[in-house]
Amino acid sequence: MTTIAVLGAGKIGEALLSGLLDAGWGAGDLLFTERYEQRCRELTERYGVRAVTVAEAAGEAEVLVVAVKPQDIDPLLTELNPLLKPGTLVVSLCAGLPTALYERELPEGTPVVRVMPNTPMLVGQAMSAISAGAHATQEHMDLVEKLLGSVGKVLRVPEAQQDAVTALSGSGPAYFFFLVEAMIDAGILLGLPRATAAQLIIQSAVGAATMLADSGEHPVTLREAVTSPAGTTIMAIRELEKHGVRAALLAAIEAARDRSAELGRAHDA
Ligand SMILES: NC(=O)C1=CN([C@@H]2O[C@H](COP(=O)(O)OP(=O)(O)OC[C@H]3O[C@@H](n4cnc5c(N)ncnc54)[C@H](O)[C@@H]3O)[C@@H](O)[C@H]2O)C=CC1
Ligand SMILES: O=C(O)[C@@H]1CCC=N1
Repeated sequence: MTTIAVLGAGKIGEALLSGLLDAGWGAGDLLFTERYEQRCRELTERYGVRAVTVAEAAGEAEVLVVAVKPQDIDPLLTELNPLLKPGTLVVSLCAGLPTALYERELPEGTPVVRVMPNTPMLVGQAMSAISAGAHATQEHMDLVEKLLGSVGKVLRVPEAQQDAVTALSGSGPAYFFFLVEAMIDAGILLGLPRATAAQLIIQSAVGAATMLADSGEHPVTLREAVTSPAGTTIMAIRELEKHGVRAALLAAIEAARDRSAELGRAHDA
């Protein structure tokens, strides 16, 4: 079995470890590094995976998954450079960071795959987009597809699309959580108990998501089926349009794309 080390086991690193364990990967094949002792203990107790130093990770793992904040990448790559064994695959989960950055800061010929996952990885429902760096082969891409495929769906995209992907599916779960939060608040406004409002909205979200995933129908068709002539839904839709919700989403996702590109440019040579 391939040994995988997650470098930086915060929210997304933990989601990957947890998702891989649920998918049947052995705890003995998974390693992680973390800055804080307390976080190391917590994750080892929770998952039975071993906390190691960056040197140990580089020495033992065939795949290093980088999951630190983009702002923390420079010292990590400086530390990693002299430790990396030839042929070790580096997989970046970091928003905005191009494969070219890793190729510049790590030894010549290092294979790098850039991935944009999302947190539903925790429940085996990630959407991950993967792109090959200059030295990543078909075999490297197949390995990363298998790794991420065990915790959700995987799409191969040209690296030039990764900032847009980051804005759509990387951040996407947050937009849905935000909408659900606002809709639960609407239930409170209408006088429902919070628990009742939450149950109504969360199950509606699960049902709507399942229909989107399983029916093969366009979202417009599904929405039209809920929208009766002179009924309740069209009154709500009119308000959503009046308040510019569609335009707000377009602008929001464009801003997220721009931020992803900016995070990458911060590391230009
Ligand atoms: N949270 C999300 O939904 C997603 C995050 N990402 C990307 O994943 C990366 C991590 O994001 P989060 O997990 O949200 O952040 P986080 O702050 O929860 O996790 C980062 C972890 O890295 C650790 N760390 C930093 N430098 C380190 C070092 N040199 N050695 C060992 N550990 C180190 C920190 O202590 C922290 O626990 C980011 O680059 C982000 O763009 C990608 C997709 C989705
Ligand atoms: O907000 C962020 O920067 C990260 C990247 C995608 C989702 N969360």
